Amino acid sequence: MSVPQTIACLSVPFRTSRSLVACSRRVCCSSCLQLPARLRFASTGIVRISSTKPKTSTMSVPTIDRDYLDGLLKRRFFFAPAFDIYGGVSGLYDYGPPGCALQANIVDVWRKHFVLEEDMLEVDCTMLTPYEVLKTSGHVDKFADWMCRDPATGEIFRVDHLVEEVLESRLKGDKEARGQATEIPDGVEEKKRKKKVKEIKAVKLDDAVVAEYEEVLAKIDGYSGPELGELMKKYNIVNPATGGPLSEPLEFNLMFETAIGPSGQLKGYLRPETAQGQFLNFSKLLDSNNTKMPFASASIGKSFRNEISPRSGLLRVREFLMAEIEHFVDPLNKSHPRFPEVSDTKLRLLSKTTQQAGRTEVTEVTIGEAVQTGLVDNETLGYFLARIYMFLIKIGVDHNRLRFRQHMANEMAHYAADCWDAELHTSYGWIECVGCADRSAYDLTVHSNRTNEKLVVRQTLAEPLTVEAFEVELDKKKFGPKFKKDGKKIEQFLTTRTQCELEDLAKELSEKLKITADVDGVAAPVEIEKSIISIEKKTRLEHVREYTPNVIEPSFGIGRILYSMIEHNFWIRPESDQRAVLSFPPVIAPTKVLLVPLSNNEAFEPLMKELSRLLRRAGVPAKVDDSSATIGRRYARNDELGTPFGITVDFQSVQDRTVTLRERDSTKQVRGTVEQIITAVQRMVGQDAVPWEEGTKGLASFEAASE
Ligand SMILES: Nc1ncnc2c1ncn2[C@@H]1O[C@H](COP(=O)(O)OP(=O)(O)OP(=O)(O)O)[C@@H](O)[C@H]1O
Repeated sequence: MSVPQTIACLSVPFRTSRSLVACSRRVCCSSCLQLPARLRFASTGIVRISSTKPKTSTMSVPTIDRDYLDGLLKRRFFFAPAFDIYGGVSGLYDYGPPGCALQANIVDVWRKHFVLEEDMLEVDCTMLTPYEVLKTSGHVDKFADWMCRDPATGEIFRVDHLVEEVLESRLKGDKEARGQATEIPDGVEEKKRKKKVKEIKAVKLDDAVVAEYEEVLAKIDGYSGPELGELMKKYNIVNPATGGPLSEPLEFNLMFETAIGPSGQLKGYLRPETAQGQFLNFSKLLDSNNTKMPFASASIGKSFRNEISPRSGLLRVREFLMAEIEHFVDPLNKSHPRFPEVSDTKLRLLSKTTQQAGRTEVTEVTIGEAVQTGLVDNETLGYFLARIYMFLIKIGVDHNRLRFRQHMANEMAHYAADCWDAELHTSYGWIECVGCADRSAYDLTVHSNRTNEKLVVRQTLAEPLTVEAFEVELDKKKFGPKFKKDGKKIEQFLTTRTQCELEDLAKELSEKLKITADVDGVAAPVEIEKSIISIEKKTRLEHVREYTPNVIEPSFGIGRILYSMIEHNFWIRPESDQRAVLSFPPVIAPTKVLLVPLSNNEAFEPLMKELSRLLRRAGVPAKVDDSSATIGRRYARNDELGTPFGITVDFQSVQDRTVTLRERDSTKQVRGTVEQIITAVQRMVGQDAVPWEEGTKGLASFEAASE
């Protein structure tokens, strides 16, 4: 028996007219969902506006001596500018041994947390990507930022960053001036007072202007190029160094272009994200998953973006490691089977409504509540926000310096249903470290339309479905001879119309006895008479439902996460003379154990060798420091590298095979047999280690165990 059903629309109702640009209605009809071959998203592609610059916030955070930290990271070779001895190239960095180990450990945790625990399908796709792929995805036309040039000096600025910097510095000046105005002591000589008042007046802003600037800053991620141009004019934004005028904003595509092969004919790019490889392999992945839905693929690899002004160390670079997940889900059912496991997770959320009101305060709510109230669009998206949170906390991110910021409507790609960035607070301000977007069916649809390869799921229906839809029929005998070489393009145009567009065309056909349309690649408007074409609503019985999955995409920038996490774990021992500590959780620390003999007395050698061997066998990365420096000095050096444990071999060790174990953060020491200590260390450093959030919890549990 056939069961008539209504199927909800793929495009999110009442979002904006941009959600389906080609469609004349604000809400598209059910058939768009059901008949993917007829889906048509206008390929205006990617909307890419955001920044790593500080955003105004009332949060109080520890101030970091960034020069000191930068010096440390360079001195201990976590990372350093690439091609240094040639003067370097901005936005390119090399990682040294501790940086490499840290990155590898973060990636390991990521792989276990997502790929293994979620049973995802990992792929490794090429970085060189042909032009056609990125043209279709929208990157060739739209993966761009806005820049402006100083014609006098040739300097180039990224416009949103410039506007942000200038307004922030004016606000800072205003704040200082207001402070100083109340501070001029009574006894100050009149002339000096007048001078001071004049200086203060020069930078002090009206209350209304302050409010306006704050609103602009809260919305800075959402302005288009022309809007940024307007802001530059309105607020008289010039080259901050010279005061010289700047050009109008120009779009600059961020992809590195190249030619593949010796002929130079095949144009290509270095990929700007790993996602496209995953979309193109969708059908193979679906097969690998025994055609079961939903499922996720994952990929870890380098991406390349020719940033206009790379800066802030690892935060904005031109080559970086990304870890991306594409979770393919039925558009009619975005629930997630494991959502109940995470629904109590509390997240700090900054909603689009708050930002649109020019404010930046966060609300802490459970993800269950956020999904239920519709603040987060659907369960799958909510599930991933919670899992992203758990991952970041596991690798040492500070809960209070992590927020999820929702994209404002004008900031999102037109096809995206909802989008949240996990932002980490650093000395550079709030930094987007993970983007998590519901990209709807955009990518699979455009690639499918371009290649005529179906990137769909076929679901056998328990009950057949009665479907009413407009269908186009052509009288091929007349159509072919009339349109000759343009026939294929016109046919493709007709088969890629949405149901709403077909409805309009059907009306036009019945009223005017012909339809007229502009078809891509055909010079003049195309006219097709009623004798050649019919467009009618037909009813059919479907036994198989065919749909294009929607995609939820969490996208991680490993370098940004790594650097932000370093800041969150950097501190100076108060009692020491500038002794820095990096309190990495053991699971990601580059080296887990420092082995130190009390001195370089030969008597310690056999036990040192044995300890090294036992730790190696236990899979615990360890390093020996048998230099002549004092033990305190050796530990201090390793605190800077974030080594969580130290094992000391002394004269008692030689006699009774007991050693001391020192914990980095508390500097507490306990003594135990070699076997006890190795077992305890092993338990505290692995992926399944005792959670580290409580600082010395691992050590405390060791103490308890060894009593
Ligand atoms: N130039 C870059 N340097 C380092 N990491 C980057 C860079 N661009 C993007 N990323 C990382 O890749 C992730 C996903 O990329 P996405 O395209 O969402 O970033 P984006 O919105 O373009 O970032 P932004 O607006 O800050 O340039 C980001 O969350 C970030 O961690």
